[in-house]
Amino acid sequence: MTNAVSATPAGAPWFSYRQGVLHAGDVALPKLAEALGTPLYVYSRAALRAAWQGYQRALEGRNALVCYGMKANSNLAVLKEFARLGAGFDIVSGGELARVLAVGADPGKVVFSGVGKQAWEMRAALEAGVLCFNVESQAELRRLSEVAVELGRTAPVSLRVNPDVDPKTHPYISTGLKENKFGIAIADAPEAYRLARSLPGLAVVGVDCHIGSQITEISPYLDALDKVLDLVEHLAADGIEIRHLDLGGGLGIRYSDEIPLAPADLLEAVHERIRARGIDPNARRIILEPGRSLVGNAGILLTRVEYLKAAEAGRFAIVDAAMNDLLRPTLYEAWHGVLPVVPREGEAPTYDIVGPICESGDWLARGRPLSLEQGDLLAVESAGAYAMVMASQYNTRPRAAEVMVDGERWYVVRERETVAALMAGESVLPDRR
Ligand SMILES: Cc1ncc(COP(=O)(O)O)c(C=O)c1O
Ligand SMILES: N[C@@H](CCCC[NH3+])C(=O)O
Repeated sequence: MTNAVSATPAGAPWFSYRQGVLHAGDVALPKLAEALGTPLYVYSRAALRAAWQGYQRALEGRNALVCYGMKANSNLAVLKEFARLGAGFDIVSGGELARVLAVGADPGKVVFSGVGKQAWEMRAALEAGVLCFNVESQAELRRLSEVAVELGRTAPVSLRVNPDVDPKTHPYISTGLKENKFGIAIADAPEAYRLARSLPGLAVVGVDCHIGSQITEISPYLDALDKVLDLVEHLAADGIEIRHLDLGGGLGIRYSDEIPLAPADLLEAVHERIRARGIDPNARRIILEPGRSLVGNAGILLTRVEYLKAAEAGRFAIVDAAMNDLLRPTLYEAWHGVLPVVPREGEAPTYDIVGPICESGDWLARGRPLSLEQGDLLAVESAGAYAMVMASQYNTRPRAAEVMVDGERWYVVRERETVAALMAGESVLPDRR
């Protein structure tokens, strides 16, 4: 096989070949590797802004809010960029709340999701004044009410309902099937809403629904929406008014040959479906919580080949990034493109790209035709979402640095971790006498 580098990078045009060298914006990736070392996460500011504009266009003329699902990438520089652009945020922990507050984002545009909120997290979010708590159980409703009463506040709530819809994505990233831990079964929702109405610390404001991630078809959203709209009618008959619909289920991105849906097409289809019931689609605000589609193809993971090794079963390229840096292949058998930063001519045998960690599951890509030599740089694509945020320090490997490119400039947005920092909180017992 010969080296097939003609493929357009998943992050094009923000990542592109110029004179045979892969660039992020106007910066040649070898320059970044030399200055900052590898493994290195490289993000493109222009790509973040372009992805945001896709949503911005979809919002025009509609009563809608985009709350960035910041679990996908919570680097402060990424959050600040979206905050500047006017985004709201979808948070799932007190830690994520601290991050959005640290970048000066408007807490009035923050929705708090998650199945296991603790009392301290509820307190912090109430004090900050978040837009809504997406509550996932009756027990959580009771706890939230108590915490709110203690603080002398009222918590705005939506119930996250589980519509039991197949999002047609990887089973590990489905969230709206009845066997998933998320949400309240839609059949049980009216009772939970009646409980919410009766509790002194709560004010019902919306309905929330989330069906999964990396979705490439509109029909699962519409199936879920139908169930949500039936519920809204049922609640209205019960005297419970719903002011917003939080319609989750993250749009997919292109990892290999997927064809992503445009945010405008999704919102148009949603509006159409609401209109078909004779309801003004702008009467209730629609909230979206995209994560991956805002950041996934705005980043790559830059890594260097440490060794090439031919074994009986095949060839390995052992690189300096590993499953601790990018877990998705190990966890989901996820496919990420791998591009040579400076492609070579000639034979391109098939390699498994693996890391140095002591696990057979430590691989980043399998069976890739590449023409490689020791010391070459590779770019693992689509590494802007669920990548650095899922990194660990397994094998006492300090986590990678992150850099954001803006045109011809670049900014380190997270220093490389040090081994000393990894040991900093640890201590040993006194000698035994
Ligand atoms: C409640 C909730 N909101 C938002 C997201 C972000 O989803 P995605 O990255 O698929 O856009 C997720 C993840 O699936 C989620 O569970
Ligand atoms: N972490 C997952 C997605 C989970 C989305 C959050 N509910 C991924 O890498 O695809």
